[in-house]
Amino acid sequence: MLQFYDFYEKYLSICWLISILRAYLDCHLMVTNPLDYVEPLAKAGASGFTFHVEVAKDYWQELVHQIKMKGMRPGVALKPGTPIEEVYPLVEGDNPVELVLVMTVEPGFGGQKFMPEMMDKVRALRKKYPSLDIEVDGGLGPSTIDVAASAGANCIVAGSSIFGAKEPANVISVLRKSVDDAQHKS
Ligand SMILES: O=C(CO)[C@H](O)[C@H](O)COP(=O)(O)O
Repeated sequence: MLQFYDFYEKYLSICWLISILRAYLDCHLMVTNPLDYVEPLAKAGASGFTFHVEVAKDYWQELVHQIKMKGMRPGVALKPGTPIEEVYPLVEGDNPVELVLVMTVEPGFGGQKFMPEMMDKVRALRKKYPSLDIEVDGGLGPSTIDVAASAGANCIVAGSSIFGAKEPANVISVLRKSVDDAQHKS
């Protein structure tokens, strides 16, 4: 019982924090059964729900529908080995996703090396969908941001480069400026 109250108290604190901060909570689920997480993520206050195309090929329409019904923004992610063409139907369908996340490392853990060859996917997406939100995740920091931003990525996931920095705010500014500059040029 004590454990339940402990958990419930933490859950309430997180909900309270989210409502005060009004932060955009971008949730990327590297799971095989994303349908099971729509309800819990919505209850926890997620703003965006990104699932993997590799696991949802047969039921992505239903998944996107449920995500939207719960008031979240649907996004689709793809692993480095997955061809970019696999996400096109999800962007072009009747009930499309609103973001594509191009993984620039194998999903699993932080601190991996950025894969520049994934930028071909980003360029192809940006050319085809000029106003789509294109996210990149893995190995992003001051030394890799320019190549990602100039390829067309406008949403950046960065872990090690920010949390490992002496001045995290400065790193965030560098990343943001690179994306802003690239967006203004295009
Ligand atoms: O979770 C990840 C991979 O599954 C991400 O790549 C990670 O969160 C970002 O970390 P880093 O900036 O250290 O690459």
